[in-house]
Amino acid sequence: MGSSGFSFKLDDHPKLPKGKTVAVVVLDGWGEAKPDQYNCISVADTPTMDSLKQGAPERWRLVKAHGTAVGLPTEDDMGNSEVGHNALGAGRIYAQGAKLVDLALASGKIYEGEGFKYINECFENGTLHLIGLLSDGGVHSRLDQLLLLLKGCSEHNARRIRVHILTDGRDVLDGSSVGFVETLENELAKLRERGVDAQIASGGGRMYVTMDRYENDWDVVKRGWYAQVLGEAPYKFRSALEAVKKLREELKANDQYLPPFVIVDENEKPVGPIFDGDAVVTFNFRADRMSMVAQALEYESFDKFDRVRFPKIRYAGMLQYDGELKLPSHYLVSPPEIERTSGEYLVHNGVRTFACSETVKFGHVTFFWNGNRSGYFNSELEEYVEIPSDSGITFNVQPKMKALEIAEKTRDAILSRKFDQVRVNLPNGDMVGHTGDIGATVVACKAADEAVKMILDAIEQVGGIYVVTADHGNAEDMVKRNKTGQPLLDKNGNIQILTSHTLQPVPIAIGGPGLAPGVQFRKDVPTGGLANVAATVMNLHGFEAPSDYEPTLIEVVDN
Ligand SMILES: O=C(O)[C@H](O)COP(=O)(O)O
Ligand SMILES: [Mn+2]
Ligand SMILES: [Mn+2]
Repeated sequence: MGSSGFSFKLDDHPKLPKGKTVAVVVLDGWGEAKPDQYNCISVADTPTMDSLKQGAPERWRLVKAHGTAVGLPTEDDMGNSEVGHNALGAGRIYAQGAKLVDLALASGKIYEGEGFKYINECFENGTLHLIGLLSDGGVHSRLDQLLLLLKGCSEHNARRIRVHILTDGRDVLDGSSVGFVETLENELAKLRERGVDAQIASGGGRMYVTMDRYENDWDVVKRGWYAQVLGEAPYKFRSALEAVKKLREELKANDQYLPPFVIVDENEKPVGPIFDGDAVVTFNFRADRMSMVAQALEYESFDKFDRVRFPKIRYAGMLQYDGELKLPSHYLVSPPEIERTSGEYLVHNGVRTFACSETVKFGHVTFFWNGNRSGYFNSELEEYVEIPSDSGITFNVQPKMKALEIAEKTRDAILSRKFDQVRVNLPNGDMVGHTGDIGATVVACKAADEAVKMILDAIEQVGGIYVVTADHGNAEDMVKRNKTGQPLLDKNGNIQILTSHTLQPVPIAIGGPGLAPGVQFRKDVPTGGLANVAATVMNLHGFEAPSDYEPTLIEVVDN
Protein backbone atom coordinates (compact mmCIF):
# COMPACT_ATOMS: atom_id res chain seq x y z
CA MET A 1 0.00 0.00 0.00
CA GLY A 2 1.41 3.40 -0.97
CA SER A 3 1.58 6.40 1.33
CA SER A 4 -1.76 7.61 -0.03
CA GLY A 5 -3.39 4.46 1.24
CA PHE A 6 -4.16 3.36 -2.29
CA SER A 7 -3.66 -0.27 -3.17
CA PHE A 8 -4.15 -2.28 -6.34
CA LYS A 9 -5.14 -5.28 -4.22
CA LEU A 10 -8.64 -6.42 -5.21
CA ASP A 11 -11.06 -8.03 -2.78
CA ASP A 12 -12.01 -11.62 -3.38
CA HIS A 13 -15.37 -12.14 -4.97
CA PRO A 14 -17.61 -13.71 -2.31
CA LYS A 15 -18.98 -16.36 -4.64
CA LEU A 16 -16.77 -16.75 -7.70
CA PRO A 17 -13.58 -18.81 -7.75
CA LYS A 18 -10.15 -17.80 -9.01
CA GLY A 19 -7.95 -19.67 -11.41
CA LYS A 20 -10.27 -20.13 -14.39
CA THR A 21 -8.92 -19.24 -17.80
CA VAL A 22 -11.02 -16.36 -19.10
CA ALA A 23 -11.07 -15.60 -22.83
CA VAL A 24 -12.19 -12.08 -23.66
CA VAL A 25 -13.01 -11.88 -27.35
CA VAL A 26 -13.75 -8.53 -29.00
CA LEU A 27 -15.29 -8.69 -32.45
CA ASP A 28 -14.39 -5.37 -34.00
CA GLY A 29 -17.32 -3.65 -35.71
CA TRP A 30 -19.98 -6.22 -34.82
CA GLY A 31 -23.26 -4.61 -33.82
CA GLU A 32 -26.79 -5.93 -33.47
CA ALA A 33 -29.42 -4.86 -35.98
CA LYS A 34 -32.50 -6.25 -37.68
CA PRO A 35 -31.67 -8.85 -40.29
CA ASP A 36 -31.80 -7.64 -43.86
CA GLN A 37 -29.70 -7.80 -47.01
CA TYR A 38 -27.42 -4.97 -45.84
CA ASN A 39 -26.80 -6.62 -42.49
CA CYS A 40 -23.73 -8.67 -43.38
CA ILE A 41 -23.74 -10.43 -40.02
CA SER A 42 -27.26 -11.73 -40.55
CA VAL A 43 -26.51 -12.66 -44.17
CA ALA A 44 -23.31 -14.48 -43.26
CA ASP A 45 -23.18 -17.99 -41.93
CA THR A 46 -22.32 -17.37 -38.26
CA PRO A 47 -23.36 -20.48 -36.33
CA THR A 48 -21.18 -19.78 -33.31
CA MET A 49 -22.43 -16.28 -32.67
CA ASP A 50 -25.98 -17.46 -33.41
CA SER A 51 -25.71 -20.19 -30.79
CA LEU A 52 -24.45 -17.71 -28.19
CA LYS A 53 -27.53 -15.63 -28.80
CA GLN A 54 -29.65 -18.58 -27.78
CA GLY A 55 -28.37 -17.97 -24.26
CA ALA A 56 -30.41 -14.76 -23.93
CA PRO A 57 -31.31 -13.24 -21.57
CA GLU A 58 -29.20 -15.00 -18.91
CA ARG A 59 -26.04 -15.36 -20.93
CA TRP A 60 -26.42 -13.06 -23.90
CA ARG A 61 -27.52 -9.45 -23.92
CA LEU A 62 -26.87 -6.15 -25.64
CA VAL A 63 -24.75 -3.28 -24.32
CA LYS A 64 -24.43 0.32 -25.47
CA ALA A 65 -21.34 1.13 -27.48
CA HIS A 66 -21.90 4.69 -28.70
CA GLY A 67 -22.57 8.21 -27.47
CA THR A 68 -22.33 9.21 -23.84
CA ALA A 69 -22.06 5.56 -22.73
CA VAL A 70 -18.49 5.65 -24.05
CA GLY A 71 -17.70 9.29 -23.20
CA LEU A 72 -18.59 10.87 -26.55
CA PRO A 73 -20.26 14.29 -26.70
CA THR A 74 -23.75 13.26 -27.90
CA GLU A 75 -26.02 10.30 -28.57
CA ASP A 76 -25.54 10.96 -32.28
CA ASP A 77 -21.87 9.99 -32.03
CA MET A 78 -21.22 6.49 -33.27
CA GLY A 79 -18.87 4.30 -31.31
CA ASN A 80 -15.30 3.68 -32.32
CA SER A 81 -12.38 1.49 -31.39
CA GLU A 82 -10.56 4.01 -29.24
CA VAL A 83 -13.46 4.89 -26.96
CA GLY A 84 -14.81 1.33 -27.08
CA HIS A 85 -11.60 -0.37 -26.00
CA ASN A 86 -10.86 2.40 -23.49
CA ALA A 87 -14.24 1.73 -21.87
CA LEU A 88 -13.84 -2.06 -22.02
CA GLY A 89 -10.43 -1.90 -20.39
CA ALA A 90 -10.90 0.96 -17.96
CA GLY A 91 -14.33 0.06 -16.60
CA ARG A 92 -15.31 3.69 -16.28
CA ILE A 93 -16.63 6.31 -18.66
CA TYR A 94 -14.18 9.12 -19.40
CA ALA A 95 -14.97 12.27 -21.30
CA GLN A 96 -13.09 11.46 -24.48
CA GLY A 97 -10.91 13.56 -26.78
CA ALA A 98 -13.83 14.81 -28.88
CA LYS A 99 -15.57 16.16 -25.80
CA LEU A 100 -12.43 17.54 -24.13
CA VAL A 101 -11.51 19.50 -27.25
CA ASP A 102 -15.08 20.85 -27.49
CA LEU A 103 -14.84 22.12 -23.93
CA ALA A 104 -11.37 23.62 -24.35
CA LEU A 105 -12.44 25.46 -27.50
CA ALA A 106 -15.71 26.70 -26.00
CA SER A 107 -14.05 28.05 -22.87
CA GLY A 108 -11.01 29.39 -24.71
CA LYS A 109 -8.77 27.46 -22.32
CA ILE A 110 -7.07 25.85 -25.28
CA TYR A 111 -5.30 29.17 -25.89
CA GLU A 112 -4.09 29.46 -22.32
CA GLY A 113 -2.36 26.09 -22.10
CA GLU A 114 1.34 25.32 -22.35
CA GLY A 115 0.95 23.71 -25.78
CA PHE A 116 -0.59 26.73 -27.42
CA LYS A 117 1.89 29.11 -25.83
CA TYR A 118 4.70 26.96 -27.15
CA ILE A 119 3.54 27.12 -30.79
CA ASN A 120 2.29 30.69 -30.45
CA GLU A 121 5.87 31.94 -30.34
CA CYS A 122 6.31 30.97 -33.99
CA PHE A 123 3.30 32.96 -35.22
CA GLU A 124 5.22 36.22 -35.50
CA ASN A 125 7.77 35.02 -38.04
CA GLY A 126 6.70 31.57 -39.10
CA THR A 127 3.77 29.74 -40.67
CA LEU A 128 1.23 27.74 -38.69
CA HIS A 129 0.53 24.36 -40.29
CA LEU A 130 -2.53 22.33 -39.35
CA ILE A 131 -2.46 18.67 -40.37
CA GLY A 132 -5.40 16.33 -39.89
CA LEU A 133 -8.54 14.55 -41.00
CA LEU A 134 -11.09 16.77 -42.73
CA SER A 135 -14.32 15.19 -41.56
CA ASP A 136 -17.30 15.59 -39.33
CA GLY A 137 -17.15 11.91 -38.36
CA GLY A 138 -16.14 12.72 -34.81
CA VAL A 139 -13.94 9.63 -34.62
CA HIS A 140 -10.50 11.14 -35.19
CA SER A 141 -11.31 14.82 -35.61
CA ARG A 142 -14.17 17.21 -36.31
CA LEU A 143 -14.41 19.92 -38.93
CA ASP A 144 -16.19 22.36 -36.61
CA GLN A 145 -13.27 22.07 -34.19
CA LEU A 146 -10.80 22.81 -36.99
CA LEU A 147 -12.78 25.89 -37.99
CA LEU A 148 -12.85 27.17 -34.41
CA LEU A 149 -9.15 26.52 -34.06
CA LEU A 150 -8.41 28.42 -37.26
CA LYS A 151 -10.41 31.39 -36.02
CA GLY A 152 -8.81 31.25 -32.59
CA CYS A 153 -5.28 31.02 -33.97
CA SER A 154 -5.87 33.99 -36.25
CA GLU A 155 -7.14 35.96 -33.25
CA HIS A 156 -3.92 34.98 -31.51
CA ASN A 157 -1.79 36.48 -34.24
CA ALA A 158 -1.31 33.66 -36.71
CA ARG A 159 -0.54 35.64 -39.89
CA ARG A 160 0.19 32.77 -42.24
CA ILE A 161 -1.71 29.48 -42.01
CA ARG A 162 -1.47 26.35 -44.13
CA VAL A 163 -3.90 23.47 -43.78
CA HIS A 164 -2.83 19.97 -44.85
CA ILE A 165 -6.00 17.98 -45.32
CA LEU A 166 -6.60 14.24 -45.18
CA THR A 167 -9.86 13.20 -46.80
CA ASP A 168 -12.08 10.71 -45.00
CA GLY A 169 -14.83 8.60 -46.62
CA ARG A 170 -14.43 6.00 -43.85
CA ASP A 171 -16.17 7.59 -40.86
CA VAL A 172 -18.42 9.52 -43.26
CA LEU A 173 -19.89 8.87 -46.71
CA ASP A 174 -17.50 8.53 -49.62
CA GLY A 175 -17.56 11.73 -51.66
CA SER A 176 -18.31 13.95 -48.68
CA SER A 177 -14.75 15.31 -48.96
CA VAL A 178 -15.93 17.74 -51.64
CA GLY A 179 -18.39 19.46 -49.32
CA PHE A 180 -15.89 19.56 -46.47
CA VAL A 181 -13.27 21.20 -48.70
CA GLU A 182 -15.85 23.79 -49.77
CA THR A 183 -16.68 24.58 -46.16
CA LEU A 184 -13.02 24.90 -45.25
CA GLU A 185 -12.28 27.05 -48.31
CA ASN A 186 -15.10 29.44 -47.34
CA GLU A 187 -13.63 29.87 -43.88
CA LEU A 188 -10.13 30.37 -45.23
CA ALA A 189 -11.49 33.01 -47.60
CA LYS A 190 -12.98 34.85 -44.63
CA LEU A 191 -9.61 34.76 -42.90
CA ARG A 192 -7.94 36.13 -46.00
CA GLU A 193 -10.41 39.03 -46.03
CA ARG A 194 -9.16 39.79 -42.56
CA GLY A 195 -5.58 39.87 -43.77
CA VAL A 196 -4.51 36.38 -42.79
CA ASP A 197 -2.62 34.52 -45.49
CA ALA A 198 -4.53 31.24 -45.12
CA GLN A 199 -4.77 28.38 -47.62
CA ILE A 200 -4.94 24.64 -48.04
CA ALA A 201 -1.42 23.47 -48.88
CA SER A 202 -1.65 19.74 -49.47
CA GLY A 203 -3.89 16.73 -49.20
CA GLY A 204 -4.45 13.04 -49.67
CA GLY A 205 -6.72 10.20 -48.60
CA ARG A 206 -6.40 9.14 -44.98
CA MET A 207 -5.68 5.47 -45.73
CA TYR A 208 -2.96 6.29 -48.24
CA VAL A 209 -1.45 9.41 -46.74
CA THR A 210 -0.27 9.97 -43.14
CA MET A 211 -2.88 8.10 -41.08
CA ASP A 212 -1.40 4.61 -40.81
CA ARG A 213 -1.43 3.01 -37.37
CA TYR A 214 0.60 0.60 -35.29
CA GLU A 215 3.46 0.77 -37.82
CA ASN A 216 1.63 -1.30 -40.40
CA ASP A 217 3.06 0.67 -43.33
CA TRP A 218 5.47 3.59 -42.89
CA ASP A 219 5.17 4.43 -46.60
CA VAL A 220 1.79 5.94 -45.76
CA VAL A 221 3.41 8.42 -43.39
CA LYS A 222 6.25 9.02 -45.80
CA ARG A 223 3.86 10.05 -48.59
CA GLY A 224 2.37 12.57 -46.21
CA TRP A 225 5.78 13.84 -45.17
CA TYR A 226 6.72 14.50 -48.78
CA ALA A 227 3.54 16.44 -49.49
CA GLN A 228 3.24 18.32 -46.20
CA VAL A 229 6.85 19.00 -45.24
CA LEU A 230 8.78 18.85 -48.51
CA GLY A 231 5.99 20.12 -50.76
CA GLU A 232 6.43 17.21 -53.17
CA ALA A 233 3.63 15.02 -54.50
CA PRO A 234 2.71 13.25 -57.76
CA TYR A 235 -0.24 15.61 -58.29
CA LYS A 236 -0.21 19.39 -58.29
CA PHE A 237 -3.27 21.62 -58.38
CA ARG A 238 -4.06 25.28 -57.97
CA SER A 239 -6.94 24.53 -55.60
CA ALA A 240 -7.88 21.75 -53.23
CA LEU A 241 -11.44 21.64 -54.48
CA GLU A 242 -10.19 21.00 -57.98
CA ALA A 243 -7.75 18.42 -56.63
CA VAL A 244 -10.36 16.41 -54.79
CA LYS A 245 -12.90 16.55 -57.62
CA LYS A 246 -10.42 15.66 -60.36
CA LEU A 247 -8.69 12.87 -58.49
CA ARG A 248 -12.06 11.34 -57.67
CA GLU A 249 -13.36 11.65 -61.22
CA GLU A 250 -10.31 10.97 -63.32
CA LEU A 251 -8.55 8.38 -61.21
CA LYS A 252 -11.77 6.96 -59.76
CA ALA A 253 -10.03 7.27 -56.40
CA ASN A 254 -12.26 7.29 -53.34
CA ASP A 255 -11.88 9.67 -50.42
CA GLN A 256 -10.06 7.13 -48.26
CA TYR A 257 -7.41 6.50 -50.90
CA LEU A 258 -6.89 9.81 -52.74
CA PRO A 259 -3.24 10.06 -53.81
CA PRO A 260 -1.16 12.84 -52.26
CA PHE A 261 -1.32 16.27 -53.87
CA VAL A 262 0.15 19.69 -53.23
CA ILE A 263 -1.33 23.07 -53.99
CA VAL A 264 0.95 25.24 -56.13
CA ASP A 265 0.99 28.94 -57.02
CA GLU A 266 1.00 30.44 -60.52
CA ASN A 267 4.71 29.58 -60.80
CA GLU A 268 4.08 25.93 -59.95
CA LYS A 269 5.68 26.46 -56.56
CA PRO A 270 4.11 24.59 -53.63
CA VAL A 271 2.34 27.04 -51.34
CA GLY A 272 3.00 25.38 -48.04
CA PRO A 273 6.07 23.25 -47.31
CA ILE A 274 7.15 23.26 -43.69
CA PHE A 275 10.31 25.20 -42.83
CA ASP A 276 12.49 26.08 -39.84
CA GLY A 277 10.67 28.36 -37.46
CA ASP A 278 7.18 27.13 -38.39
CA ALA A 279 4.57 25.81 -35.97
CA VAL A 280 2.77 22.53 -36.66
CA VAL A 281 -0.40 21.18 -35.06
CA THR A 282 -1.87 17.77 -35.80
CA PHE A 283 -5.51 18.50 -35.10
CA ASN A 284 -6.85 14.94 -34.71
CA PHE A 285 -7.76 14.15 -31.13
CA ARG A 286 -7.64 10.38 -31.58
CA ALA A 287 -4.31 8.74 -30.91
CA ASP A 288 -3.74 5.64 -33.00
CA ARG A 289 -3.45 7.16 -36.44
CA MET A 290 -1.47 10.21 -35.29
CA SER A 291 1.21 8.46 -33.32
CA MET A 292 3.41 7.64 -36.32
CA VAL A 293 3.37 11.11 -37.88
CA ALA A 294 3.93 12.54 -34.39
CA GLN A 295 7.14 10.52 -34.17
CA ALA A 296 8.29 11.82 -37.56
CA LEU A 297 7.55 15.41 -36.57
CA GLU A 298 9.03 15.18 -33.08
CA TYR A 299 11.97 12.81 -32.93
CA GLU A 300 15.43 14.16 -33.73
CA SER A 301 16.64 10.67 -34.45
CA PHE A 302 14.24 8.72 -36.60
CA ASP A 303 14.93 5.88 -39.01
CA LYS A 304 11.55 4.75 -40.32
CA PHE A 305 12.11 6.56 -43.61
CA ASP A 306 14.44 9.24 -44.90
CA ARG A 307 12.86 12.56 -44.04
CA VAL A 308 15.30 14.35 -46.43
CA ARG A 309 14.82 17.54 -44.46
CA PHE A 310 13.93 17.75 -40.75
CA PRO A 311 12.83 21.32 -40.15
CA LYS A 312 13.28 22.91 -36.73
CA ILE A 313 9.64 23.44 -35.89
CA ARG A 314 7.50 23.77 -32.81
CA TYR A 315 5.06 20.88 -32.92
CA ALA A 316 1.99 20.24 -30.79
CA GLY A 317 -0.66 17.54 -31.00
CA MET A 318 -4.29 18.34 -30.39
CA LEU A 319 -3.87 15.84 -27.55
CA GLN A 320 -0.96 13.90 -26.22
CA TYR A 321 -1.34 10.66 -28.14
CA ASP A 322 0.73 8.25 -26.03
CA GLY A 323 0.80 8.59 -22.27
CA GLU A 324 3.70 6.19 -21.83
CA LEU A 325 5.96 7.62 -24.52
CA LYS A 326 4.76 11.16 -23.67
CA LEU A 327 4.26 11.70 -27.39
CA PRO A 328 4.06 14.41 -28.47
CA SER A 329 5.63 16.34 -25.65
CA HIS A 330 3.54 19.43 -26.42
CA TYR A 331 -0.23 19.33 -26.89
CA LEU A 332 -3.16 21.72 -26.85
CA VAL A 333 -5.61 19.73 -24.74
CA SER A 334 -4.82 17.23 -22.01
CA PRO A 335 -6.03 13.73 -22.85
CA PRO A 336 -8.46 11.88 -20.59
CA GLU A 337 -6.56 10.68 -17.56
CA ILE A 338 -7.38 7.03 -17.86
CA GLU A 339 -5.74 5.34 -14.92
CA ARG A 340 -6.13 2.19 -12.86
CA THR A 341 -7.35 0.17 -15.83
CA SER A 342 -8.57 -3.37 -15.30
CA GLY A 343 -5.43 -4.71 -16.95
CA GLU A 344 -3.25 -2.94 -14.43
CA TYR A 345 -5.36 -4.15 -11.50
CA LEU A 346 -5.45 -7.73 -12.69
CA VAL A 347 -1.71 -7.88 -13.23
CA HIS A 348 -1.17 -6.55 -9.69
CA ASN A 349 -3.37 -9.38 -8.49
CA GLY A 350 -1.33 -12.01 -10.25
CA VAL A 351 -3.53 -12.53 -13.31
CA ARG A 352 -1.30 -13.69 -16.15
CA THR A 353 -2.44 -12.08 -19.35
CA PHE A 354 -2.09 -12.81 -23.05
CA ALA A 355 -3.31 -10.28 -25.63
CA CYS A 356 -3.35 -10.79 -29.38
CA SER A 357 -4.52 -9.31 -32.65
CA GLU A 358 -3.08 -8.57 -36.04
CA THR A 359 -1.20 -5.33 -36.62
CA VAL A 360 -4.12 -3.17 -37.69
CA LYS A 361 -5.93 -3.86 -34.40
CA PHE A 362 -3.03 -4.85 -32.18
CA GLY A 363 -2.96 -1.58 -30.27
CA HIS A 364 -6.68 -1.85 -29.64
CA VAL A 365 -6.34 -4.78 -27.20
CA THR A 366 -3.10 -3.43 -25.73
CA PHE A 367 -2.65 0.34 -26.08
CA PHE A 368 -6.33 1.40 -26.03
CA TRP A 369 -7.28 -1.34 -23.57
CA ASN A 370 -4.64 -0.04 -21.18
CA GLY A 371 -5.80 3.58 -21.36
CA ASN A 372 -3.62 4.73 -24.30
CA ARG A 373 -0.40 3.41 -22.83
CA SER A 374 2.01 1.38 -24.87
CA GLY A 375 4.01 -1.36 -23.21
CA TYR A 376 3.48 -3.88 -20.46
CA PHE A 377 2.50 -3.24 -16.87
CA ASN A 378 4.50 -6.30 -15.89
CA SER A 379 6.39 -8.15 -18.59
CA GLU A 380 6.73 -11.20 -16.35
CA LEU A 381 2.99 -11.71 -16.28
CA GLU A 382 1.94 -10.37 -19.67
CA GLU A 383 2.54 -11.41 -23.23
CA TYR A 384 1.25 -9.40 -26.17
CA VAL A 385 1.40 -11.08 -29.58
CA GLU A 386 1.04 -9.20 -32.84
CA ILE A 387 0.31 -11.13 -36.02
CA PRO A 388 1.62 -9.07 -38.96
CA SER A 389 -1.22 -7.70 -41.09
CA ASP A 390 -1.07 -7.55 -44.84
CA SER A 391 -0.15 -4.05 -45.91
CA GLY A 392 -0.79 -2.11 -49.08
CA ILE A 393 -4.15 -3.77 -49.71
CA THR A 394 -7.75 -2.94 -48.99
CA PHE A 395 -9.14 -5.74 -46.88
CA ASN A 396 -12.06 -6.57 -49.18
CA VAL A 397 -9.54 -8.50 -51.27
CA GLN A 398 -8.48 -10.50 -48.22
CA PRO A 399 -11.60 -10.53 -46.03
CA LYS A 400 -10.48 -13.41 -43.86
CA MET A 401 -7.51 -11.30 -42.84
CA LYS A 402 -5.51 -13.03 -40.09
CA ALA A 403 -8.52 -14.26 -38.12
CA LEU A 404 -7.41 -17.88 -38.30
CA GLU A 405 -3.86 -17.06 -37.22
CA ILE A 406 -5.13 -14.96 -34.30
CA ALA A 407 -7.44 -17.77 -33.24
CA GLU A 408 -4.64 -20.37 -33.48
CA LYS A 409 -2.26 -18.31 -31.37
CA THR A 410 -5.02 -17.71 -28.86
CA ARG A 411 -5.98 -21.37 -28.79
CA ASP A 412 -2.35 -22.28 -28.14
CA ALA A 413 -2.12 -19.69 -25.37
CA ILE A 414 -5.24 -21.12 -23.74
CA LEU A 415 -4.08 -24.73 -24.04
CA SER A 416 -0.64 -23.84 -22.65
CA ARG A 417 -2.40 -22.98 -19.38
CA LYS A 418 0.19 -20.28 -18.87
CA PHE A 419 -2.41 -17.52 -18.82
CA ASP A 420 -5.42 -16.60 -16.73
CA GLN A 421 -6.75 -14.13 -19.27
CA VAL A 422 -6.49 -14.26 -23.04
CA ARG A 423 -7.77 -11.20 -24.80
CA VAL A 424 -8.18 -10.84 -28.54
CA ASN A 425 -9.56 -8.52 -31.15
CA LEU A 426 -10.96 -10.04 -34.35
CA PRO A 427 -10.82 -7.23 -36.94
CA ASN A 428 -12.78 -8.63 -39.88
CA GLY A 429 -16.25 -7.14 -39.52
CA ASP A 430 -14.78 -3.70 -39.03
CA MET A 431 -11.86 -3.56 -41.44
CA VAL A 432 -13.80 -5.11 -44.31
CA GLY A 433 -16.96 -3.21 -43.38
CA HIS A 434 -15.03 0.04 -43.87
CA THR A 435 -14.35 -0.87 -47.49
CA GLY A 436 -18.08 -0.78 -48.21
CA ASP A 437 -17.85 -4.09 -50.06
CA ILE A 438 -20.93 -6.01 -48.96
CA GLY A 439 -19.97 -9.39 -50.43
CA ALA A 440 -16.53 -9.27 -48.86
CA THR A 441 -17.96 -8.19 -45.52
CA VAL A 442 -20.18 -11.27 -45.47
CA VAL A 443 -17.07 -13.42 -45.95
CA ALA A 444 -15.35 -11.41 -43.21
CA CYS A 445 -18.13 -12.05 -40.71
CA LYS A 446 -18.03 -15.77 -41.35
CA ALA A 447 -14.27 -15.81 -40.81
CA ALA A 448 -14.63 -13.97 -37.50
CA ASP A 449 -17.30 -16.43 -36.40
CA GLU A 450 -14.99 -19.36 -37.19
CA ALA A 451 -12.24 -17.75 -35.16
CA VAL A 452 -14.59 -17.38 -32.21
CA LYS A 453 -15.40 -21.07 -32.49
CA MET A 454 -11.77 -22.08 -32.33
CA ILE A 455 -11.23 -19.98 -29.20
CA LEU A 456 -14.39 -21.29 -27.50
CA ASP A 457 -13.38 -24.88 -28.28
CA ALA A 458 -10.07 -24.31 -26.50
CA ILE A 459 -11.87 -22.77 -23.53
CA GLU A 460 -14.06 -25.85 -23.45
CA GLN A 461 -10.98 -28.06 -23.27
CA VAL A 462 -9.41 -26.26 -20.29
CA GLY A 463 -12.67 -25.80 -18.41
CA GLY A 464 -12.50 -22.03 -18.80
CA ILE A 465 -14.88 -19.12 -19.26
CA TYR A 466 -15.54 -16.92 -22.27
CA VAL A 467 -16.77 -13.39 -22.68
CA VAL A 468 -17.55 -12.53 -26.30
CA THR A 469 -18.41 -8.95 -27.15
CA ALA A 470 -17.68 -6.14 -29.63
CA ASP A 471 -16.45 -2.55 -29.54
CA HIS A 472 -19.10 -0.90 -31.78
CA GLY A 473 -21.22 -1.64 -34.80
CA ASN A 474 -20.16 -1.65 -38.43
CA ALA A 475 -20.79 -4.84 -40.47
CA GLU A 476 -24.42 -5.13 -39.32
CA ASP A 477 -25.42 -2.15 -41.42
CA MET A 478 -23.81 -1.27 -44.72
CA VAL A 479 -26.29 1.26 -46.04
CA LYS A 480 -27.19 4.81 -45.16
CA ARG A 481 -30.81 4.95 -44.02
CA ASN A 482 -33.49 7.56 -43.58
CA LYS A 483 -35.25 8.12 -40.26
CA THR A 484 -37.68 5.29 -40.86
CA GLY A 485 -34.86 2.86 -41.59
CA GLN A 486 -35.25 2.71 -45.38
CA PRO A 487 -32.05 2.70 -47.46
CA LEU A 488 -31.27 6.13 -48.91
CA LEU A 489 -30.64 6.44 -52.61
CA ASP A 490 -28.21 8.84 -54.27
CA LYS A 491 -29.15 10.99 -57.25
CA ASN A 492 -28.50 8.09 -59.63
CA GLY A 493 -30.86 5.82 -57.73
CA ASN A 494 -28.08 3.74 -56.18
CA ILE A 495 -28.05 2.86 -52.50
CA GLN A 496 -25.60 4.90 -50.47
CA ILE A 497 -23.04 2.55 -49.00
CA LEU A 498 -22.25 3.12 -45.35
CA THR A 499 -18.54 2.57 -44.76
CA SER A 500 -18.65 3.92 -41.23
CA HIS A 501 -19.50 2.56 -37.81
CA THR A 502 -23.07 2.69 -36.53
CA LEU A 503 -25.06 3.68 -33.47
CA GLN A 504 -26.12 0.09 -32.81
CA PRO A 505 -25.62 -1.74 -29.52
CA VAL A 506 -23.30 -4.74 -29.42
CA PRO A 507 -23.80 -8.23 -28.02
CA ILE A 508 -22.07 -9.66 -25.00
CA ALA A 509 -22.17 -13.38 -24.24
CA ILE A 510 -20.75 -15.32 -21.32
CA GLY A 511 -20.31 -19.05 -20.89
CA GLY A 512 -17.94 -21.96 -20.84
CA PRO A 513 -17.56 -24.94 -18.53
CA GLY A 514 -15.76 -22.85 -15.91
CA LEU A 515 -18.64 -20.45 -15.47
CA ALA A 516 -20.01 -21.09 -12.00
CA PRO A 517 -23.59 -22.31 -11.88
CA GLY A 518 -26.01 -19.51 -11.18
CA VAL A 519 -23.97 -16.83 -12.98
CA GLN A 520 -26.25 -14.79 -15.18
CA PHE A 521 -26.75 -11.28 -16.47
CA ARG A 522 -28.45 -9.01 -13.97
CA LYS A 523 -31.70 -7.43 -15.02
CA ASP A 524 -31.15 -4.20 -13.11
CA VAL A 525 -28.53 -2.66 -15.44
CA PRO A 526 -30.64 -2.40 -18.60
CA THR A 527 -28.67 0.58 -19.86
CA GLY A 528 -25.33 -1.16 -19.39
CA GLY A 529 -22.57 -0.26 -21.79
CA LEU A 530 -19.05 -1.31 -22.66
CA ALA A 531 -17.69 0.23 -19.47
CA ASN A 532 -19.62 -2.37 -17.45
CA VAL A 533 -17.63 -5.18 -18.99
CA ALA A 534 -14.41 -4.62 -17.00
CA ALA A 535 -16.07 -5.28 -13.64
CA THR A 536 -17.78 -8.30 -15.18
CA VAL A 537 -14.45 -9.76 -16.31
CA MET A 538 -12.83 -9.03 -12.94
CA ASN A 539 -15.64 -10.99 -11.26
CA LEU A 540 -15.07 -13.92 -13.59
CA HIS A 541 -11.43 -13.92 -12.44
CA GLY A 542 -12.74 -14.21 -8.87
CA PHE A 543 -12.33 -10.59 -7.80
CA GLU A 544 -14.60 -7.78 -6.79
CA ALA A 545 -14.15 -4.73 -9.03
CA PRO A 546 -12.99 -1.42 -7.51
CA SER A 547 -15.90 0.55 -6.14
CA ASP A 548 -15.63 3.38 -8.65
CA TYR A 549 -15.92 1.03 -11.65
CA GLU A 550 -19.20 0.86 -13.55
CA PRO A 551 -21.26 -1.97 -12.07
CA THR A 552 -20.80 -5.55 -13.14
CA LEU A 553 -23.30 -7.02 -15.58
CA ILE A 554 -23.50 -10.35 -13.75
CA GLU A 555 -24.95 -11.79 -10.58
CA VAL A 556 -24.75 -15.21 -8.97
CA VAL A 557 -28.14 -16.66 -8.13
CA ASP A 558 -28.56 -19.63 -5.82
CA ASN A 559 -30.03 -22.52 -7.69
O1 LIG B 1 -9.48 4.52 -37.90
C1 LIG B 1 -10.32 3.85 -38.50
O2 LIG B 1 -10.05 2.85 -39.17
C2 LIG B 1 -11.75 4.33 -38.46
O3 LIG B 1 -11.77 5.72 -38.50
C3 LIG B 1 -12.41 3.89 -37.22
O4 LIG B 1 -12.32 2.50 -37.02
P1 LIG B 1 -11.95 1.88 -35.62
O5 LIG B 1 -12.46 2.83 -34.58
O6 LIG B 1 -12.71 0.57 -35.60
O7 LIG B 1 -10.49 1.70 -35.56
MN1 LIG C 1 -13.31 -0.92 -33.72
MN1 LIG D 1 -13.61 0.80 -37.58
